[in-house]
Amino acid sequence: MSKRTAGAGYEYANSFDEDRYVNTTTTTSDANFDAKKTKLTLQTNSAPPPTPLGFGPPAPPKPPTDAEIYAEQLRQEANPNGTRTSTRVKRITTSRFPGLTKLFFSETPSTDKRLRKVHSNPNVYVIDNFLTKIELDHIAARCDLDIPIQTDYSQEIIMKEEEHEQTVLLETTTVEPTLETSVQPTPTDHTQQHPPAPSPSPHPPPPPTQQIPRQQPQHVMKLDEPFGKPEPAGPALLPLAQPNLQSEQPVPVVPVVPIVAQPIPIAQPQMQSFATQPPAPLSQPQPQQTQEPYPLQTGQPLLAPAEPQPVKVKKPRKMKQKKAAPPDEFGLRLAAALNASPIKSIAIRPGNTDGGAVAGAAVATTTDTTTSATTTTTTKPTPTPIIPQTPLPPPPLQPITQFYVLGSPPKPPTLPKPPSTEPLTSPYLQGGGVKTGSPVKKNKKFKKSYTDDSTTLTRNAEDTNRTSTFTYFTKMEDSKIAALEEKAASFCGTTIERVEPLQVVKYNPGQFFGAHHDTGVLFDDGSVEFPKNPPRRVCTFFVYLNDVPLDSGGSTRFPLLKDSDGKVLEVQPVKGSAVLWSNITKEGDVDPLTVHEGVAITRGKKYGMNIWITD
Ligand SMILES: O=C(O)CCC(=O)C(=O)O
Ligand SMILES: [Fe+2]
Repeated sequence: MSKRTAGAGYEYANSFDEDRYVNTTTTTSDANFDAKKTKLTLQTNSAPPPTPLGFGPPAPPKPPTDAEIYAEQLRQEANPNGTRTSTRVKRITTSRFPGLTKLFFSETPSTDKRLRKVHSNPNVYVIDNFLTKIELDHIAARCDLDIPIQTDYSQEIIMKEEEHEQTVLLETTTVEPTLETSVQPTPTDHTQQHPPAPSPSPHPPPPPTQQIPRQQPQHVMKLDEPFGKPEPAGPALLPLAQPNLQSEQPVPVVPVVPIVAQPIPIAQPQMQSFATQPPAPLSQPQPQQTQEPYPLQTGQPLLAPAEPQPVKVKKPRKMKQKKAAPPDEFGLRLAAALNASPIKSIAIRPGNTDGGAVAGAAVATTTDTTTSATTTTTTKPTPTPIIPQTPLPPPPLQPITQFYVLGSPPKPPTLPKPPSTEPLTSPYLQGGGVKTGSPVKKNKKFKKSYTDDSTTLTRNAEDTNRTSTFTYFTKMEDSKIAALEEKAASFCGTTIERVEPLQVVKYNPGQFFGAHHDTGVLFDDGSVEFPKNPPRRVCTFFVYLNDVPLDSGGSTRFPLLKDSDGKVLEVQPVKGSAVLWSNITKEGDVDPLTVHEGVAITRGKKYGMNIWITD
């Protein structure tokens, strides 16, 4: 008797639980298998067709191949006396799944309006709109699926990411401006608020002025440093907002301008400003910088590029210059952040850099709140005033670019984007004990299925029964995935720990997943071997992530489930809906009737997701 398929669990075994479906054939003879197998009872009244699942006749005997000889060796090693090594199959204790039992085996039909019963023995349901649009988009974004995003959710993700980076940037660059005006000293002691950076910063702050006592070297936050870092309370940024701010009172929420929208006087005024100050090695003006700002990779330039203005630059004093250091990662990240598409504004709650709070306080105000970070930092008239496109309100703060320019080398040849796989500790995802991660990270790779080939007894042969590919989310990978696991669990009256890591599947034209059983090994005679021990897939939610037209194949087909007319049950993919069935019987044995297949799709793509509940 040959094994038809290792079941959908094989690849899962590889990635999650090595011992699960592996290699039962090498320790148990076919006779033992037969004894253990649950026999298939065909549901139809008529005599079963000779090959109910489309199986062919057994392969004619062949001389043993190398693989067979090897497999025999393995058998001998595993079981030298020829005694049976397998333990008895444990039934699933269905009483441990009251919700599931109620759903699938109750005499009383479920009153849950969301469930649409499409077969009664065993019970198979369809749940329309099982996924929300946001969940769909989230999965599509994370797995880079070729399906249109329905909501502006991804934009929201990007915004949050940008906010995150901007916030970090601001925290990183809370450099005291070189104010020589009547700034009211803040009552807050900044020295205490910002402990010195543990290691020397690659971007030292500008040198201190005499007028205003400076802060200690600011806390330089690494971009991958998580939010929620304990930060003493107090309006940390307020003093920067003072000099020209027209609002009567310093407000705790400071709108921040789109950096990219500025025709920013990054270099020149700054140069002026710092040229008057005691020299510091890295803050020396560099001629190139006065002409061209530190170039960003793509997108909008920091300086208005269109009309070159006559630039009169006071020649900086000739000084021995340190060779510019190569761009470090921090500089690149800053550049990337500055180069990000414009966000309207973000709010900073002084004294609270907790990620959640910052995210929660994110305010999309207006784009016309423009300011210049560097113009606030000097009172000296600049030789080349930058003419803004619109009259600017008095610029309050943000010495972002100042710090950036000073610390950055001139004109690096290229600016590679930060690697997309780098985990971001986005505040947007934090909370609830859920792992964090970037929702825009597209690191999922779809893999083929490999299995033990029962005919050639080859290990890890490409699975001929399954040409579609799959990938996984990790368990509770992010808050949305965790919520989805939770939703599936509660549908079955169970809890999240019984939900396997979610598996996303992809079918290109011509690809299919042949007849199989989700919890056991299906044999050519239609019998299914039940795994001996938990975790076993008690029930399956198969969720459709896109629509597949009726004439394009791609259905989920249950060859043994027929209606009274003998018509086989097939479920056509409808985006967001799910088909739900039990893989076990009321008695807790494997239910061979729930053999199913993913019919080949003839054109377009099919995306789905398995949510398996285990015992
Ligand atoms: O693609 C389908 O319709 C079914 C897929 C399936 O059964 C599985 O992935 O286990
Ligand atoms: Fe399946």
